[in-house]
Amino acid sequence: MKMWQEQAKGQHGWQSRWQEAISQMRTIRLIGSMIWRSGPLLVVLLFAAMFVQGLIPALQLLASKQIIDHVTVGNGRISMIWAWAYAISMVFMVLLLSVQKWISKILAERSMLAINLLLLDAWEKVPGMKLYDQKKYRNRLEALQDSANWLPAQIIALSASFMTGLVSLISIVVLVGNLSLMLAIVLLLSTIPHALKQNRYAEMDWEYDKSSTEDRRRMNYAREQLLGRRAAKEIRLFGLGPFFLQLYRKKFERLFLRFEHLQKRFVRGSVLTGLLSGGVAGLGYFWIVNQISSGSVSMGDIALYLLAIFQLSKELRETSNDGVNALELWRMGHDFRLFIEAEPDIHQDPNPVKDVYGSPMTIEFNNVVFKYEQDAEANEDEDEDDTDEDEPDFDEDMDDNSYDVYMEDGAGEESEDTEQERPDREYILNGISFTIAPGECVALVGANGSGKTTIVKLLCRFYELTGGFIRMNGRDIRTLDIGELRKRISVVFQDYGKYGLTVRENVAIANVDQQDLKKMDEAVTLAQAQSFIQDLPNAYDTLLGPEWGGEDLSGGQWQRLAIARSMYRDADFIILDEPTASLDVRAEYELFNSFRKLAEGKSVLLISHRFSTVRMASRILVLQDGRIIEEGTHNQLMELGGEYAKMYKIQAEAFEHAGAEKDS
Ligand SMILES: Nc1ncnc2c1ncn2[C@@H]1O[C@H](COP(=O)(O)OP(=O)(O)OP(=O)(O)O)[C@@H](O)[C@H]1O
Repeated sequence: MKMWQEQAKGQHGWQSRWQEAISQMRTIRLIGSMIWRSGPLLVVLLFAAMFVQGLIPALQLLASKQIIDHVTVGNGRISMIWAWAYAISMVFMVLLLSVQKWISKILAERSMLAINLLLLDAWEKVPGMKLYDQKKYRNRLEALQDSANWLPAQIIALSASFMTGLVSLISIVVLVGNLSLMLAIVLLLSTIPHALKQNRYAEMDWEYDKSSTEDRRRMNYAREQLLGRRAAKEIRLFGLGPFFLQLYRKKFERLFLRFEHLQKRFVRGSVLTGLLSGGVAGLGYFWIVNQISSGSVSMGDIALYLLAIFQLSKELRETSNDGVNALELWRMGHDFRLFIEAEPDIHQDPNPVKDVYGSPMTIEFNNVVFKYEQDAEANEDEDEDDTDEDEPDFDEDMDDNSYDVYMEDGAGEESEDTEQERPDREYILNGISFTIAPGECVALVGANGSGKTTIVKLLCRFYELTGGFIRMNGRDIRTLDIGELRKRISVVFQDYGKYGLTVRENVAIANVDQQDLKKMDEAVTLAQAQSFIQDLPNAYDTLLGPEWGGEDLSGGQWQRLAIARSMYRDADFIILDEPTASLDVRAEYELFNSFRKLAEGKSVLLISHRFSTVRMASRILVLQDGRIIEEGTHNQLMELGGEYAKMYKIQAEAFEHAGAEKDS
């Protein structure tokens, strides 16, 4: 994706530095305005507190000098006033610190909410699914999700500390410069190498963080498998605990080695630059001692400058560290900006057609060609050495081959790694043309991986077509408003959602604008979910999902809820992608009988491997190698004696065989 490429290309030269600086300024503006909007008054108060706090060290130095000078000339009253000033400044300092802490915390919480909302909003506005397939994008998203919770707090705290340090630094420089301008300048210069080195290390640290996201994701993945509920049964049955533990440990060890190496470099560099700035500060002391022997300074001056030089070199180091760290955090903000300003993965017509839908719908696929885009960034820099040698082997229990099979099956992977190894994605659809007439129920059959679900994804505009076009009621779907288009479609996906919400909410979320209890009852009845819902402790108000203390449902019951959800949606076009996979045969038969009544007048696309279901459709399309190879009613296709008839017979024979075995 363009937005990640922008920063991944490793830019060089002044021009790119300049662009980088401009980009940073835009980030600062975005994050800064977000913090500002979180509480303008609080930001002003924070700055005021930081400014006053920054002046206090210089004031205390001045007070110390005055106290000593007035005591030595016997002016006890004035020295007492300065002593009071010193004491009050101490109290003030503590008070300001508490106020600053309080304001920072409130601002940090509010900004955290703001940044999370921005992130969620930006993600919600990504119209397609393409980004989900991109490893780098997912890595970044995960890193952003994590840092959204602490980044604003850190930015505020470090920026505040930097600002306070800067004010205090300037005021002390003025004090020291008053004694010797040269000394102040030399002290300032001596800190520059330290600041530059720190900045370089912070950059490296940032790069390290970015490049370790993939490993961290794998660690989180391994941990999730071990601690989560989803894979708990298989983990126990197959004894996968040690495997995932090993995966976790290997990734951790790899990260730790790089981390340790980086830290060693930091320490070495810091010692050298620290020696330089410390050495120059030491020279300053010699200079002061020299001034004492020449008798040109008072006792108060001596105390002031001895303390000031110490304070100055300390402030210089701390402020440059704070500045560099704050810069690093702002750099992280850069990722947020890129994410928030990302170009959508689906082109939206600037003047989309919003209201062209008649009911029922005509759907037309015309010479549709599609292939999933290669993830161009999947093998880039950050993962160069991230080969599978880092993945653990199944030691005694499994040999290498079984591990490969395991990974290919996708049981332990999101299949990203295997997909990266493909030289180029093949065309999944290769010139598909068909029409669904208004109110028609068309079934789509084909082997696993033949592209049936891909057709659904294209209809919903989750991906851009590679070629050809899809029309709805005669309009190219690219000209339609994506939101409006999706409102007219209801889909029972193969991997439907199981929401940790109440039963009612699980159904109602398909149409949040509408609260129609009668319609909900109808949808639930149609999906034959009524009887098990009534048996639940609080019927419709029962919370689902044991991980939330709610009830769990069987696979078939969850599927019925998903069907009820899709029926509750007020859509003209219904797509059922394997809607009955978890239902028993009788339930499936009853479901389709009542479904036909409810879907009357609606266009339906039905995808199923069960021919008992498929044969109820008014027309059947057979998909093979990205093409429709047969089309007709069940009887026509059986007469044709082609692929459909072959698949039908295999399934029928299997049923008969199973039935015969049962009878005997
Ligand atoms: N996001 C994706 N990125 C890359 N390839 C994908 C993606 N989703 C699916 N594919 C590939 O596209 C092909 C078609 O997948 P699709 O899910 O459309 O098949 P299907 O006919 O619905 O299969 P099944 O009957 O198993 O559900 C498969 O080879 C699959 O690996």
